[in-house]
Amino acid sequence: MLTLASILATTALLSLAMLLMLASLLRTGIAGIREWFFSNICLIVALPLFILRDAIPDLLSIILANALLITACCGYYAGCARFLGRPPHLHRLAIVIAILTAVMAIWTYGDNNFVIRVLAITTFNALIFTATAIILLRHRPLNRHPHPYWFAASVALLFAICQMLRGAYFGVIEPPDNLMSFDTIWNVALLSIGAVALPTMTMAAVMMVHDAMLASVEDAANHDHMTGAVSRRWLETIAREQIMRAHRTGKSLSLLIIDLDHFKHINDTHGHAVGDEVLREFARITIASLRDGDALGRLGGEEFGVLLPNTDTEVAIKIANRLREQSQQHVISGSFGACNYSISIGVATVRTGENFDILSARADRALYFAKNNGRNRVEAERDEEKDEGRQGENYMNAAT
Ligand SMILES: Nc1nc2c(ncn2[C@@H]2O[C@H](COP(=O)(O)OP(=O)(O)OP(=O)(O)O)[C@@H](O)[C@H]2O)c(=O)[nH]1
Repeated sequence: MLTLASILATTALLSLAMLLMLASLLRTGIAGIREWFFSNICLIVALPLFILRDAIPDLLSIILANALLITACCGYYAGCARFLGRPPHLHRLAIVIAILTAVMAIWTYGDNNFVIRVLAITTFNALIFTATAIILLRHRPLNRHPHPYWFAASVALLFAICQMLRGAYFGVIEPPDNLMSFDTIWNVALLSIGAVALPTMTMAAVMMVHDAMLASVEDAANHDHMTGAVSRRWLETIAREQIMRAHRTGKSLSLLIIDLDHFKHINDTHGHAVGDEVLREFARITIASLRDGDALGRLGGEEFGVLLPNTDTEVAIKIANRLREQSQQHVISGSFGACNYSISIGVATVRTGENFDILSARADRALYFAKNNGRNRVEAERDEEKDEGRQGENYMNAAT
């Protein structure tokens, strides 16, 4: 027969397994794991104390066991808050733990009232798990898979409801003499759900951590770590999606290919580290001046690409000239002295049925002309002129 003690013992083993899983994730340094780890330790220590209710003093089996249970729930909340970049309110939680522990002591040693103790614990659990569900739903990262967050929030809400029902149940029945042998169907059911709540929520936490790790790996793969621009591979992926959308909707899409002028000279004069700084600074001011939805990618070395959705050639040329002027006026200074630079830009706007390779080849050709025509300028290929023999004339000087 399923006794209450065996339910709690199984939960303790389950929590131990979860603790080991969290231990393996501690070195990732992801915020929240330490708090979840601590929460599981508290639960693992609390459960045997509940089981040994008749064999050990009340101080351990009631006061300490409940204090640890409350701390475990607070620890789980604090872990979620930290994971989501929210304040964990540790001081307030510590005050709540102290007050509830005092309530346990008063209604054990003063007036030994089991119902008040149960009501205090179940009310607190219902509140902290509702707060956990709310923080998970309100602050989950919107650019990531929602499933782990919904799962954790649903379990938290289910647990909160069970705690309310448990409180109501003990409020209406005749209080039992011994809780551990009180194996009515309601008590067993509510206690079982309550018991598996924290291990299940820890499982959801592990799912959230895996999601965060995946997001950080994807982020590293999709960005150039030196400049913060997106990687060439990711820019191409975005470009292919945007080209398909442009073909579908009939909206325009322009591509700028930007190359820093005489960059070798900057490296040779000031050193490679200053060259790196120039690339970083160029990327920083360029990203800052683009709209949401535009993308700057590093194509390699000192060459960058900018994708401009919903932008025709005329506007793209204006944007390119704005970027060119801003770079020309940009002075980078440091212990090496001061250094300035200029950029050349090739502009191309997607044509009907055209793919990314052709679009970028056209922007590249325009860049080639910008370089050949003196650098620090913008060149764009005119749509209607594609005659190979007149290629040199096919570019309009857009350096205005
Ligand atoms: N500091 C630094 N230099 C780089 C990086 N990637 C490429 N380079 C250097 O950029 C220089 C590019 O030189 P070139 O291809 O001759 O081009 P350029 O000197 O800019 O001349 P134009 O493009 O014709 O104006 C090379 O010396 C590369 O070593 C980088 O990440 N950091």
